Order: sequence, then structure tokens, then C-alpha cells
Amino acid sequence: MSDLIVHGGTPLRGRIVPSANKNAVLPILCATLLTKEPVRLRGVPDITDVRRILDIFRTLGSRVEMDFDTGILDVHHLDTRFDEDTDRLPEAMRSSIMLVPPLLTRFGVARIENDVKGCTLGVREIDPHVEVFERFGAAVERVEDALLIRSLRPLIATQHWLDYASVTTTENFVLCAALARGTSTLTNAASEPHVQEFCAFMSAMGARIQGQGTSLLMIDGVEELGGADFTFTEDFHEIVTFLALGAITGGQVEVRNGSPDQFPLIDRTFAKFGVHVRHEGGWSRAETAGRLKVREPFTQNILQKVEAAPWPYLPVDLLPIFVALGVQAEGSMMFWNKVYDGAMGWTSELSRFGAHAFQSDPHRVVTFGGKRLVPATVESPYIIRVAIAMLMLAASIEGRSVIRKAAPIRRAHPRFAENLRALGAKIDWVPGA
Ligand SMILES: CC(=O)N[C@H]1[C@@H](OP(=O)(O)OP(=O)(O)OC[C@H]2O[C@@H](n3ccc(=O)[nH]c3=O)[C@H](O)[C@@H]2O)O[C@H](CO)[C@@H](O)[C@@H]1O
Ligand SMILES: C=C(OP(=O)(O)O)C(=O)O
Repeated sequence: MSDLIVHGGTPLRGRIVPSANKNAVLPILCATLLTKEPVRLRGVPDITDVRRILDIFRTLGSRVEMDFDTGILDVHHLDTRFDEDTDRLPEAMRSSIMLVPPLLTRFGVARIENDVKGCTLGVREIDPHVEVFERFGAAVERVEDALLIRSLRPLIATQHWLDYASVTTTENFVLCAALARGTSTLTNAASEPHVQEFCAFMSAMGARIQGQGTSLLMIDGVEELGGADFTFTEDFHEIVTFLALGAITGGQVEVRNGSPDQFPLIDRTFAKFGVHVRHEGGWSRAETAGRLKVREPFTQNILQKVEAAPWPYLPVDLLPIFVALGVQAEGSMMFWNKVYDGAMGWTSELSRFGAHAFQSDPHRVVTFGGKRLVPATVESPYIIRVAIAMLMLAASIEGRSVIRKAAPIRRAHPRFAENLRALGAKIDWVPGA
């Protein structure tokens, strides 16, 4: 089942309890491999990437008890082993690279296949990760189709300054430093909510981390890490997605949100499209007075704009969702992706809906919104949030649309079609052509 059929035009209404954030769940799953004690995780979503990581754990001999109905995972890496000749880490997902530090720490060797790139957002560098492994004393060698990383002795603490605030490189640094001898520091660390949640889990296992949520992390290595019982918080990507779905269809969706403190910039970004977000009593709600409309800037001769960059900027994975709002909102909006070089090409596909989105350079797209849109068959690239942006537009246009190759949604959003149907959407998965 890889295509989505949508009969759009129904205002979506209701309440949603969002799932956990894939980009917190995956590094935390990788981190469990650092301890030989049992770990319990609560709120684990049934998504493709989680299943892939649990499969490799089982292959390596770990005890894995996953109940997707309750979201409770019990994992115990006691008799785990790794054979560099036969064991292969999952491909087509970025997070596999965070299995390297625990494998290195426990077995002195790790191997990552060339295709750990995840969403096709342009260049996804491996070099910042290699530098981190080398800083901790590992040797990295290229073999056919993979990199082999070896460390013949325990990792040793280091000081490092990243070229840019990379999410998974920061997480890999913390994974290496937690059990390395001595105190490690990382400057220009990433601080996204999922990085903070990952650090909270590491601390629950006994890691000694200072500076969570800032660009300077200091980690005192400890002898060993213990077990933990940890509950995931709500995913801000899901919260934004469902609020935006309510707004773009002219309905109203309430989403549970335990962390409204993360939302001031997100709320102001919604407001640029005429969508007003309120947070009350642990729930968030998006209100729209009439049609979506771009708020004109007071400064003359500029375009209203949405800029995405490493936190505390607007997260880049949210950009496609706001592009969908830009296509429906009357007025012009510039979208500026400051992270990826080649992540905006998909916007030309939106012309099938009758949308006008102009890519002015590899980082910038301008939407000329408010045009009359028509239902269409569109094809999603392998980018989770783009499949969602296409679905948002399909849901807002009266008639039958098809989103081909929408399966990447399942990498991050459990029960997505079921959730949408509960809000009144007419949507179904069908096999791809
Ligand atoms: C599993 C996971 O957590 N994936 C997320 C993680 O990927 P990931 O950790 O791979 O993303 P990085 O933060 O490393 O950035 C991705 C790429 O963007 C470029 N870059 C990034 C920042 C910068 O200031 N300059 C720069 O050039 C680099 O080419 C880099 O390789 O963070 C990305 C950026 O928030 C998100 O899109 C991904 O969903
Ligand atoms: C780009 C994403 O994930 P990944 O880095 O795993 O491809 C995402 O979560 O939107």
C-alpha cells in the first residue's frame, strides 16, 4: 500500500493525541544498546523506522518485546553480538548511523552501509560523523558499499567544534562521550526538541550531560550506564501537521501538546498565513477567520518569508507543511530552506493541483497563493513531510486526488490515515501502480 486516495473538500474537525517524535525515538532506541540492563520505553510508535531498528536488535540477539497496542517496549541487550561480515544495519534511514557508537563501545567495530541517507533532501553528509568517531580514537576505513569503523581500545574523551549544528552528529557525539574516559565538550551542538529529549533519556540511563538545549554540551564519561523506564513526549511535527490540516481544510483540530513552550516561533509562522494558534489546558487549537491570507509585511518592497534553519529557528522538516499553507493562502510567501541544498525541487509537482510555486534558487521558493486549485494525481519524492504537504493540499481541494508513493509517511506517523478518518477525512491507502 503506497498510494493515498483522498476525496477532499471536507473540513477536518476533532481531537488528536499525537504520537512520539520519530527523531527522538530512533536515537533513543540506538542508545539502549549502550546498556546491558533492561530498558522500558513507553509511547513507542508503530512506524517503519522503529520496526527496522527492532528487527536488527533481534538479529543481533537482543531480547525485544514490543506491544504496539500499548506502545510499551521492553528491550534487553544482554546476549547481543555483532558480526561485521554478516550483520547489516538498516538502509534508507538516517538513524542507522547512531548504532555506530554503541557497536563500537561494545564490540570495537561497526559497519555502515552507503545508503543510510534517509529522506532525499540533497546532500546528507557522512563526514561530520566520521570526524566525531576519529576524535574519540576510532579508525575509519572505506570498503566496498560501506564504511568500517574500528576501535581497539575504549573511546577517549575529546573536545570538538562542529562545522554546523547537525542533529545526528550531536547525538553521535553524546553516544560516544557517555562511556568515554574523561570529560568531552561539543561546541556548536544541535539543540532541537528531539535532541533535548534524547539527552533526557541518556541522563535517565545515568549519563552525565550538562548544557542540554544549548549549543555547548559537556559530558563526563561514566563507567557504565544502567537501565531506564522512559515515556516519550508528543511530537511537534505531528502537532503542527494536524493543526495545519484543520486550518487548510477550513475546519478546526485540537491536538494534545505538553510542550507549548516550544511553540512561540511556530505560532508566529502560522500567524503569517492568518492562522492563530492557542494553547490551553494541555491542548493546542488553530483558529482561522475566513480564508487563509498572507499577512503583508510593514517593510516596503519585501516578500513575507518563512526561514528554516537549525533550532531555535523554525525546524526545516516543517517547511513543506507551511508551503502547503502558502499555496492555499491568498498572497505571496517566500520559503527559505537554510539547511539543505536540494530539498525544494518537489514544489514544481504542485502545479498539477494548479498551484503556482516558483523556485528561485536551490534554497528558496515563492508561493503565489489563493489560486483556484483542482484535484490531481501527484507523485511524492522520498521525503516524509512532502508526502504530507501533498496530502494537505489534496484534503483541501474538492474532488478525488491521488498521492503516489506516499509510503514515507509511515516512517514517522503511525495510524495516519486512521487519525485523518477520525477527523472526517475520506482517505485510503491503496497498492501503488
Ligand atoms: C533522524 C533525524 O534526526 N533526522 C533529522 C536530522 O537529520 P541529520 O542529522 O542528518 O541532519 P543534519 O542536521 O546533519 O543536516 C543535514 C544536512 O544539511 C546540511 N546542513 C545542515 C545544517 C547547517 O547549518 N548547514 C548545512 O549545510 C548538511 O549537508 C547536512 O548533512 O536533522 C535534519 C535537520 O533538522 C532533519 O531534516 C532530519 O529529519
Ligand atoms: C528527513 C527526515 O528523516 P530522516 O533524516 O530519517 O530521513 C524527517 O524526519 O523528516
